[in-house]
Amino acid sequence: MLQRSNALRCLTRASYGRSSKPFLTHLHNPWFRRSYSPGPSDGQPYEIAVLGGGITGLSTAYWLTKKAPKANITVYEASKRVGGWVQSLEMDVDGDTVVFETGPRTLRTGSVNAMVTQAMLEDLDLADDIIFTSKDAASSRNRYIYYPDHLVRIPFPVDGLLDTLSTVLLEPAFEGILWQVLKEPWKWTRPSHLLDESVGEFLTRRIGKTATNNLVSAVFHGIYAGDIWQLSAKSIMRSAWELEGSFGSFGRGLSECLEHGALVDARDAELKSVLEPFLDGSQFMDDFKSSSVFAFKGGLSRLTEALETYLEDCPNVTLMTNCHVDDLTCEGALDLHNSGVLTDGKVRFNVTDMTDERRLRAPQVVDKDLVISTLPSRVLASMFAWKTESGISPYRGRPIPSIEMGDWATVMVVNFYFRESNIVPVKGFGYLIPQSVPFENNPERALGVIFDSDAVTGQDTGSGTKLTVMMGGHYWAGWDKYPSPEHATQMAMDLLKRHIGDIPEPAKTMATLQENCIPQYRVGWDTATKSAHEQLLHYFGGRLRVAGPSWHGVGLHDCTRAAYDVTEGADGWHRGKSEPRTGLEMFKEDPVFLHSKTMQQPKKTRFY
Ligand SMILES: C=Cc1c2[nH]c(c1C)Cc1[nH]c(c(CCC(=O)O)c1C)Cc1[nH]c(c(C)c1CCC(=O)O)Cc1[nH]c(c(C)c1C=C)C2
Repeated sequence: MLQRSNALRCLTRASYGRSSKPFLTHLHNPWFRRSYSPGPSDGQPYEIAVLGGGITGLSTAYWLTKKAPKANITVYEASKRVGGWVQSLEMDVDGDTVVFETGPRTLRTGSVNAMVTQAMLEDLDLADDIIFTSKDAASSRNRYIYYPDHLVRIPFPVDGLLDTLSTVLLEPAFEGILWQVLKEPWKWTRPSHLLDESVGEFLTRRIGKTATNNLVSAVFHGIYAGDIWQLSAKSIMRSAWELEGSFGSFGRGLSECLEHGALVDARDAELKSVLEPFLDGSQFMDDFKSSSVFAFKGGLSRLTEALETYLEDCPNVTLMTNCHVDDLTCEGALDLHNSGVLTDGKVRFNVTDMTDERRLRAPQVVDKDLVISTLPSRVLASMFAWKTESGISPYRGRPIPSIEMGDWATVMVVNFYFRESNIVPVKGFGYLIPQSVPFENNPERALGVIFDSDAVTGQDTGSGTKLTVMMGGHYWAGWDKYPSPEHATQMAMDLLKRHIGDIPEPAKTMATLQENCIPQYRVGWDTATKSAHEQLLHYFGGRLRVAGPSWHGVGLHDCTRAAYDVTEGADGWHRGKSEPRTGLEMFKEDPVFLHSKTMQQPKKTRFY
């Protein structure tokens, strides 16, 4: 096991200055072999810029060191620190250390995207810093919703039939759900002209209003802080959308899947087959298999700090913080579009060093062979400039309108630490609050409460209770002023007292406004992404690629996966030989789904 794990480490380490071993030619896997091939054939240094130093930007630079080891890589980050929304703060409470997370905190195991993160963790030697939460732990089995005025435990698959039935039949939250689920296979299927609809509409058609309003809206608060009546079913619930599309109903689809295997995205299946052989020997594979989520001893920042240290150690990587990037242009790419010839054009932009705000330096003009933007789409859109005969055009954002993509949810995160242990009468992950809860039970417009000290054990030295209240999201859309940290803390305390009961005075609190932190993939989002792909290709000819939550999913694993994907073929030797990329090519066509057992596409059994 140890030998395999060391092999993996050598495998994934860049040959560029980091690894004590030369690149390994005995590797069976074509991907890893490719990553260690020599650099650009013309011998020119290949200059790559990564815009943004959040988790996607750092991971992109990380994967570039593996896949384009001879390139010079510069990461430009506008703020003083890298890490983006990932920020863990160690607080001192009466001599104890308590970790407050202001963004994501636990990561799910089990997906293909999680395997990408797992490969990075292994390579970064983070095994000792990981805290696994077993699938049997209370926080894995107990998830609650608050409806309409009390906590309701969501039935767990291994609960007894009697327990599940009594909850489903007696709780107002589940009223009528059983009947709706039973008749789902006979409900009308969507007509072929319906190209997308909201999650709310889609699921109301299939499983009825109660489940949609009381359960699904709560889950979507926990992921998107969003409104199910606006989020896109086709983009967010891809396999459910496909189940209905192929089989006419979930019920009929599931019975087909029992026989032929669950539906898996063909791209995921391919990546899984690449990563699995290596991760099987990973030192913490067993822990990954037996746990539902994992976290880090010092918080999730441990991961971004490790990435930062790794990148700082790579001689071909430069991390630049406090840097403002603007006026992105590319001329050569237009020739590509018009004549079909890939020219040697570069992407040009201005970089302003903002370190000393009183003495702003003149912007520096930078030319790069490839730029990978991991910035939010709206930020990228504001950076475009266009060249005219008289110089740079003033109309920023206009040349590529579809890049703006839509709106983002703002979340107020309020962390609490109480000296007393077990102040919540139940144990579990926490609770989510559905959209259907009456205003008087949730005037603060909270989205959910996390029982951090149950969800992750062993992170703090104290034995008190740690909770996080999240408020806002779609409820606060369009607000131009938000509650102050003091006001937000008071609102969160009021909410906890109303929902949980007797709550002591907290020993430590912290309120952080995460403005525009979660993109909202609204109905029609897939069409917008397709046109963003086409426009990026048209104006930048493959020299500007994009990755990150604006396009590739809002979870941390989605970000590491996007980083992995966007760095494919980034080593510069495909110049003029392969298809130029944008990072959005996977959205050109609808995804292909395969049955996991047969690896065949489902036979469409529906009829209109
Ligand atoms: C700033 C807060 C965030 C909210 N959602 C996300 C963030 C970063 C993104 C997100 N949250 C979850 C997922 C799905 C699964 C995953 O990739 O981990 C995503 C993409 C689920 C989730 N939601 C909360 C937690 C602690 C988790 C992860 C662990 C788990 O599923 O067991 C809590 C939570 N997140 C948000 C709210 C409003 C909320 C409420 C309690 C918004």
